[in-house]
Amino acid sequence: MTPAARIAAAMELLDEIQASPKPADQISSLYFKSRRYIGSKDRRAVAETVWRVLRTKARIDWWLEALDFPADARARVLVDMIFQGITPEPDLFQGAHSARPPSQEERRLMEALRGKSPFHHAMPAWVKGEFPEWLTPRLTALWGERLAQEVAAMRDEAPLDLRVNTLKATRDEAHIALKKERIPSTPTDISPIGLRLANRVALVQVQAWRDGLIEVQDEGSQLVALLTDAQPGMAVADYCAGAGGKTLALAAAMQNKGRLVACDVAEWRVDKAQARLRRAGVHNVTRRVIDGESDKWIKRSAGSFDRVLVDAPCTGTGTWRRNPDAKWQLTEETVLELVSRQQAILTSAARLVKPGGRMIYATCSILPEENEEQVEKFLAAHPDFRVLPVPGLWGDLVGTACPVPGPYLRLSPYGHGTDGFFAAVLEKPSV
Ligand SMILES: C[S@@+](CC[C@H](N)C(=O)[O-])C[C@H]1O[C@@H](n2cnc3c(N)ncnc32)[C@H](O)[C@@H]1O
Repeated sequence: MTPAARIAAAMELLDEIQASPKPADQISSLYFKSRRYIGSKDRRAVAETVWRVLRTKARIDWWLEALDFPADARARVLVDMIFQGITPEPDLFQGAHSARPPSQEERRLMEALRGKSPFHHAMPAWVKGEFPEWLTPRLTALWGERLAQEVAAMRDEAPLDLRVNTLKATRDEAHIALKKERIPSTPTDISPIGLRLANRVALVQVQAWRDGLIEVQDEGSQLVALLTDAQPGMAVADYCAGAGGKTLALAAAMQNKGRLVACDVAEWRVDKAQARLRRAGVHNVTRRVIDGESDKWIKRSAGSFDRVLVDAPCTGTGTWRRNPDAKWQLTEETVLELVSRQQAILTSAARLVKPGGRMIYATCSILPEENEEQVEKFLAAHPDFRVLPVPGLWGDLVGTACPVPGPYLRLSPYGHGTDGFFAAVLEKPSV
């Protein structure tokens, strides 16, 4: 592809992303799948532009509004070019598959921005921090003086974290296996089973991944799995298992011994777990599609699990580094709807816990109403459960220095270099 064709493709893909309610990564992978002629280097270059525009959209739109220019995909890419120091020479808009050359108006826009910093002192915090304006009161209450640093860390691209599958390798062995494939990695600071890659790689081409030695999993998500304390021989339910990200980690902690049930309401997600479980050499997992809170199996299985992990559906506000488009689609109504769904799920999952067992409630959200407030509401309605403060469990379950004061696990990109995660460990004491 010529640079001109890459610019045109970035504009086109961004247009498609903005016109669809689906996540940007889904639209992007469909876009490239239906254009197999686009080689991997070009794909990377186009995606880089598109993701950078999504990450800096509030800033770009602020400038467009300030200069009285309509904000669309094309204008956003043009502004991004200027901020990247690319001069829109005529040959960038010529030749096969190129975008049409800038109009006079567009040239004026680009001239007005040339040499300017993308940040302006008059930009409000939500524009500088790239988060939805309506979340300002909540995030200010949550982070106070740290707001600017916290949101800045959520703007950056996330690293690629791997969890070592301890059924097949130690962390050192996985590190060496990757090194042999010329893939440098470093041990994660907080999780004892994580490796962080310096550069992104296509894992399908990596032998260590094909052999099941490693899986993609953010360090924060690894820590949630470790806090679940799934042990060999236990009965463990992964209540919102999805495609099995945490199920795999639980099975490894159980050394393949005991009973691990991976539930979810979405059959297509549970189906996706199958190949991952096989690759990882996991064979103590039963996958179960449940029919929501009224599912009969849940009723029948009441009181029979030592550990129940509830990795609840949530706003995903802790994963904005990976899904920068998601924040612009989030609405207040969605938050309210999720909060009520989470409470129903917690109440339902709690039935599965044995006396003496534990329920671990987790989200990849930073919002207190999905986290601490949910736990408090649950405890008020279920006096038979109590909180086990995370710092008291950490030494035995994780073994590194505990990164939080407790009682809950609350992680953020700025504070811990992980995605934003929350977890609470709730015990149902034996009577
Ligand atoms: C955060 S995701 C789970 C991610 C998964 N645990 C992992 O680590 O890869 C939340 C999951 O909850 C599921 N879910 C939504 N409503 C549910 C319900 N009422 N009962 C059980 N699972 C539900 C969704 O289908 C989704 O897979």
